[in-house]
Amino acid sequence: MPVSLYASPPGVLFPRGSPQEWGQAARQPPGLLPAQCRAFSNNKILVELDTSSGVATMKFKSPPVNSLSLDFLTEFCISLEKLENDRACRGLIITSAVPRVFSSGLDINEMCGKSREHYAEFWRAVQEMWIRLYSSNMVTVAAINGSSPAGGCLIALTCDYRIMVENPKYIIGLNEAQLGIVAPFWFKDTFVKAVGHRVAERSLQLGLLHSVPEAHRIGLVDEVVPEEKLQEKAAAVVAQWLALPDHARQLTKSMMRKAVLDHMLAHREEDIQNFVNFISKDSIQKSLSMYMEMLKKKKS
Ligand SMILES: CC/C=C\C/C=C\C/C=C\CCC/C=C/C(=O)SCCNC(=O)CCNC(=O)[C@H](O)C(C)(C)COP(=O)(O)OP(=O)(O)OC[C@H]1O[C@@H](n2cnc3c(N)ncnc32)[C@H](O)[C@@H]1OP(=O)(O)O
Repeated sequence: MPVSLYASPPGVLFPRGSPQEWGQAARQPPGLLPAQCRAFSNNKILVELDTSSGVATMKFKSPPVNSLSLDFLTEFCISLEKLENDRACRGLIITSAVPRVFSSGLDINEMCGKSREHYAEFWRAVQEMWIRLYSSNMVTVAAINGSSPAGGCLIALTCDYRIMVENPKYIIGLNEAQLGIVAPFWFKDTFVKAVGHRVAERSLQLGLLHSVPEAHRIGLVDEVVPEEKLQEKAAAVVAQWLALPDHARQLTKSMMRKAVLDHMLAHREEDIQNFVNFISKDSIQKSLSMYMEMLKKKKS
């Protein structure tokens, strides 16, 4: 019986829609899904669960860059809840169906020119995503098949294990400072837990985006593989972690993560107010607009 200290986190986000029900393989046209597979999808995310292994693969499919909009975060949380409540699911691989990008992080449009109420709703959804993933009873592996700045990096950091594709064009890191914004304390805590205080301090202050070999060297990613080996490697890692008794692994995970999680939960409302006050400032709005301009200019 799985044990969770955080199975129902307080202040759960109430979804504004729900994904399709699980698609039973038997109802699929022949050849589409193997018999032991179930699937569901929404506009942003596709989930396939292999019931024989107990491992689900979640693919982000929100082009062009899988940015974390309010709608995306809502669908993400609903999908996570569905998997968490499914006894057949014990492991989760998170990856991208969009070429070259895992996730570009929080959708900057959600943080520009909106009302204070919108900022509060958006930030609660960001918190909710992190709480669900960080406290998950499932074994979670990020199969990072593209660039993963800021909030994208946070998703990966929140998993139990990170495998990244070797590609000289891919980057990963918490680059918030480069945008003139600040990674909040729970982004920082999650990062520090992975790479240690000194590396995190330098990387966060400079808003560094690391190449794949560098990310591996500092411990931001656990393993680097060629693209064609990614899924096989992720499946092998999940199988290795699932070989242990669930209760022992889950309680150990809870114990290792409890302090960071408790800190965040204790300061959740204050963190929302901080975000709203910070992001509403004219100077911050200007920084974000300039950054968006820069992104668009880079293309032309
Ligand atoms: C004491 C503390 C006090 C206060 C703290 C309180 C609170 C904290 C406050 C704030 C915390 C906020 C935390 C924020 C976290 C974030 O995640 S911010 C987002 C950061 N993300 C980025 O910087 C990534 C930007 N994007 C890229 O670098 C690239 O797009 C890419 C490398 C991901 C992919 O490159 P390409 O494939 O070349 O794609 P393009 O660059 O051409 O992009 C295509 C298209 O997508 C748009 N876009 C890209 N990223 C985003 C995004 N994150 N949000 C919205 N839109 C994005 C880009 O503009 C292009 O659009 P078009 O030109 O096609 O319209």
